[in-house]
Amino acid sequence: MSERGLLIVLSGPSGVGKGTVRKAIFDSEGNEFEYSISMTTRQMRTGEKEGVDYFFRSREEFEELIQTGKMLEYAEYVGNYYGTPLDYVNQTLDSGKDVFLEIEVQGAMKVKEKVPDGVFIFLTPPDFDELKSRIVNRGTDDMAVIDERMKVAREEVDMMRHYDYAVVNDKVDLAVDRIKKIIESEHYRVDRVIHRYEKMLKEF
Ligand SMILES: Nc1nc2c(ncn2[C@@H]2O[C@H](COP(=O)(O)OP(=O)(O)O)[C@@H](O)[C@H]2O)c(=O)[nH]1
Ligand SMILES: Nc1ncnc2c1ncn2[C@@H]1O[C@H](COP(=O)(O)OP(=O)(O)O)[C@@H](O)[C@H]1O
Repeated sequence: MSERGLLIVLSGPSGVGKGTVRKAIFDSEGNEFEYSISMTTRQMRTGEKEGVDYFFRSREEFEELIQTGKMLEYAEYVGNYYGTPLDYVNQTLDSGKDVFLEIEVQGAMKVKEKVPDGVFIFLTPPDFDELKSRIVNRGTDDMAVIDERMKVAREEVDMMRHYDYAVVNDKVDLAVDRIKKIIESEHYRVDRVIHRYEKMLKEF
């Protein structure tokens, strides 16, 4: 039987660079993990594609999936639902591959309850001024939404204590390297590999 894959969760405040860092990770060489595409009820932005950036759905469709237990987690964030479809995650982990989620902190905490042996990585901004200027520069939100996102961000940074790792996103390529090193070393943790040796140890 092949070993179950690792569930890797990248989270952190909106605007810290989760999407940017995740894309850079998947564009870089030597990744052995699969990205789980999220589902959302928010509007598609210019340049985004259905089934690539997100699965874009109506509120009714999303709520139906919640009620039928088809989401690993979901969160309502600045007026829209965002969630992780369960089947893809389970099937991919069962096939022995690692799955990478990029989600906000409420959802990450729900995943932690359900999958406590996941790898929880918190992406931090160098400071709050830099976080605000990243959200403003991105130019996708009006000022009211930006203020709302900053308020949420303060509470979100406080959630860092519940994670296994904190990675500062000062430079994208540095953050990418740090995250890839974390994922690699997680595979060598004794609690993850011990079962392979248990039989051998018993027979020795
Ligand atoms: N809980 C949860 N959050 C998600 C999921 N997909 C994306 N998000 C998060 O939802 C927040 C808003 O996403 P989005 O509107 O795309 O904005 P952006 O990531 O700031 O560009 C971000 O913090 C995303 O990381 C998901 O499947 N579940
Ligand atoms: N290390 C970085 N240095 C400077 N700007 C960054 C960095 N990482 C991301 N950004 C910029 O910050 C903005 C928010 O990034 P994004 O990936 O959308 O964040 P999130 O997915 O966490 O909401 C984008 O304009 C992005 O280009």
